[in-house]
Amino acid sequence: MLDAGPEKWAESFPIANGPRQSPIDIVPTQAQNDPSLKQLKLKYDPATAKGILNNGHSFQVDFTDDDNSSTLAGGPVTGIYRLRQFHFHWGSSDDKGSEHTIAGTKFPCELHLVHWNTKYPSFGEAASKPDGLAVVGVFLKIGSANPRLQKVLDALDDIRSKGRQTTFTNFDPKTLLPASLDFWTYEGSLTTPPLLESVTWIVLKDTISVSPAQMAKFRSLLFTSEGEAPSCMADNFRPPQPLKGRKVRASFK
Ligand SMILES: CCCSc1c(F)c(F)c(S(=O)(=O)NC)c(F)c1F
Ligand SMILES: [Zn+2]
Repeated sequence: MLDAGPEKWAESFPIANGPRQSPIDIVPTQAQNDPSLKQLKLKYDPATAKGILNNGHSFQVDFTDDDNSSTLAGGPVTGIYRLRQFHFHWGSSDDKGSEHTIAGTKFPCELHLVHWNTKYPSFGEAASKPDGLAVVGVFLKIGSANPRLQKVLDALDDIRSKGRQTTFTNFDPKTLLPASLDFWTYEGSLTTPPLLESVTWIVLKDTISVSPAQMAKFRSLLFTSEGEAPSCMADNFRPPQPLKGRKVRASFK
């Protein structure tokens, strides 16, 4: 059964109309450079990669998070956040797909690396706290094929339907990041239900490349389980939400 779309979420999750919802349209000229922002420190151990799962609204690569082997620190956050998983949002055509937009510009795909604050005992606990999660967002831009995406894309053949998962080991998510870690940051939320307002967003200014053929591979996934009428997984992005007075800060001039 396909989930109700973003327009219906407020019925079950009133927070959908809350004060710090994500994504947003980032307007670079309105972002304020904040010299107090520290450099983003990402330390990822490839050995923490565990598996890859089609969860019915995206696919995610999960990491073991029972120690501080793969962490985020610095940037806008205080303390240490552990990498939990990464996933993507993408469109049914190359002219849309990202959740955040840049002065109205949409990208075909957006990568989210989800981290949780180790001041809390678990991801589940952290996910309900205002400073519980930190998500790094990376835009994918149409260009030459990105060899660093290939291992992830090759694994999609084994998780075509909702609920399918397979092992996915020895992968360093740092290889998916652009050269520069310059970022915009603001206080927001999960972009899928339960839409919890617990995310410090760290959206990178620089993009990574993806080819049209690689985008087609994302769209070969199914929203549906085996045995159901197949529905290609795409357009799994929430549109930008009202800023409601929030400030977006930039780590760069
Ligand atoms: C209870 C959530 C399970 S982990 C998760 C996720 F699966 C997800 F999709 C997003 S998102 O809102 O879609 N992108 C930021 C998250 F933020 C997450 F933390
Ligand atoms: Zn996401």
